[in-house]
Amino acid sequence: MPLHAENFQVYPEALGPGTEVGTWRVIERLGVGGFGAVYRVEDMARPGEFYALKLALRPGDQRAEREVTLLMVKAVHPNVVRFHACGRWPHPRTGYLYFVMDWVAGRPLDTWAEEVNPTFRELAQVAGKVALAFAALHGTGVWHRDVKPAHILVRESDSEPVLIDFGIGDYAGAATITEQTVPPGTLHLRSPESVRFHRENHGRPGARYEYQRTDDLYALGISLYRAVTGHYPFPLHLPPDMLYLAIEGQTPPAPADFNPRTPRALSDVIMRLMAKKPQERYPTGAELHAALMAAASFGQSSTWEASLFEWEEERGTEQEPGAATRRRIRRPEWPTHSATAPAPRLVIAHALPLRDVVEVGQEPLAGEPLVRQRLLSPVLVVAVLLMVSVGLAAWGIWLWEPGSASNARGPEPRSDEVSLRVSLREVAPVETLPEAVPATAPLMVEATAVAAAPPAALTKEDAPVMKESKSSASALKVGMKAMSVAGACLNLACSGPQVRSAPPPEDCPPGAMEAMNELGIKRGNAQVFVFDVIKGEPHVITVHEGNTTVRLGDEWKGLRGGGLLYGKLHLSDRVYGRFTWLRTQDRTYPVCIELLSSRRERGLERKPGSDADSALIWTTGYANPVDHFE
Ligand SMILES: Nc1ncnc2c1ncn2[C@@H]1O[C@H](COP(=O)(O)OP(=O)(O)OP(=O)(O)O)[C@@H](O)[C@H]1O
Repeated sequence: MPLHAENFQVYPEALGPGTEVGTWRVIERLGVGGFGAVYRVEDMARPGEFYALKLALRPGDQRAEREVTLLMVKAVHPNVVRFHACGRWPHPRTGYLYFVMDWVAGRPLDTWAEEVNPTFRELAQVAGKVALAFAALHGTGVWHRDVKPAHILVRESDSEPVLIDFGIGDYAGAATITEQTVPPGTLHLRSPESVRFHRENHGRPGARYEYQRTDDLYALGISLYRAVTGHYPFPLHLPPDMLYLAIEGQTPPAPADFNPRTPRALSDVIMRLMAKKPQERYPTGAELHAALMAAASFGQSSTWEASLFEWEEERGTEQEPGAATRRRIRRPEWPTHSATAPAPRLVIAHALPLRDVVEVGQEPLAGEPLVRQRLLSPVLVVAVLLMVSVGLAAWGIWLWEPGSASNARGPEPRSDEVSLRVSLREVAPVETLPEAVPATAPLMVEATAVAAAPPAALTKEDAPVMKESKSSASALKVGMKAMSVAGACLNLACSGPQVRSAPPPEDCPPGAMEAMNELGIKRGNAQVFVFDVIKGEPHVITVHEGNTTVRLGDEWKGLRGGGLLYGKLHLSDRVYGRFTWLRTQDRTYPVCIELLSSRRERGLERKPGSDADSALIWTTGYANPVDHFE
């Protein structure tokens, strides 16, 4: 018998299987987060189709409304969980806000790393896609603000990473929800600069940390560190003060010094992401993606083909004699002092009385994380207690607002709930603002002037869902405030399908002709490329609109050792590609290269199975140098 909300007290975090929320039937609870409970649900109109439904823990929760706005409008991207519908429950006007999204059958990044034990190439692929997703989101002024392994699900079916939980996400021009000095978030993934800002500004009226794209990228670095070493760089169980001291002052061992299977180039990328100063990190997701792809494609293949960890056998216990032997990864031991280069030192410039104490050298215990060993030295504990006594109140308010779910009483139950569906098959993905692509700073061509504007057909203006001009952003903001969120769902659902066309003519980026001449890349002299820069062999892959990378051979004179092309794909009747950067082993050049099919026609043919958001294509084609994009 179906369960109706009228029959019982509503506890949004504890809906039983069979509960009907709008037109969705609860199958199981997936988990409860800071602001909402997530359930796997079945679409009652289409039995057998499963989705994830997030139900706010409090009625009128602004964070839930913000998450709906982000997922429905702002953060639409192939590697961000796809939004389907929203409504209120049990009462359609006054109930708890819920929204329905794709149910991602997969594993969080850290669990994937340990259970699947992928190769370093596969990890680089996943990380590269997340980096590109950030390039797109940050380009339109969207920040996730709670990047962690649990929020990067790796889909079982195709190993695509999917970003979830934008519950504390934000976008440019959005109204302020909390008055905290720094936004809420997960403690051990906070960037050093946000920790410093809090320390220096807590209690100062109006002081608010301005979240940057480098904060999201730093947290991605910590997540990747966890994936390749099996450990977080800073121990999670430390009290916040101690954790923050470590984040600000401690450099953890490099992943390659820790898990020796890690390719040095990947280890270096992760360490750069975790640099203490934001200006020493990759400034954009696109540059991070470029660095990952270059590391993986120019690196020695045997190292990159290795799985992250060694496997070890786990025997069945005596109680279960017939139990099958299971495999599990051998987690690398945290390096001992002697195993690493000079032990990292805590430099705590802000806490002068602590500095000398903290730097007292103590041999770490074998197998214990350096951070933990050093921080837990008795002298330091005393010092930190001093800090705690001074700063406890300050740090305390960093924690998540406690979910008051158990106190939240549902409004009087009603069964006339409605939900409003939005078909996002018709909604274009977010597009990146022109972002300079790749390369390590000293080797890079002057990027600012060369940053190719995205093809006109791909600009934000053409896609209503992506508009980011000040006026549209504020109009949306005002609109969202004026309407109920359910109303907003309806309003946006009516924006209708968008017709896409082939990209219009476009100039080459400045300097492209000179650079191509220097490299011996002649117009009309096309060479073969592969889409899957990491795997290489031709096969069919799924691509999406937006940034992409392809790998070239070394047919062009200046490309000894091959090269990587960076550009954008445009999906319409065919898959059109325009590439504006070329990275060789040691430099990055502006170029003007379009994509031809193996029959030398513009654009690649879409294979059956493609849909509005994605296209199946063969991974090979021709890279054709041109003097303008037709
Ligand atoms: N779209 C989805 N598909 C599959 N599982 C999901 C989806 N969204 C969330 N989950 C799962 O639901 C659970 C709760 O997710 P949610 O993001 O709300 O909270 P959390 O990450 O556990 O906590 P917090 O909000 O404190 O970060 C997690 O186990 C998460 O993996």
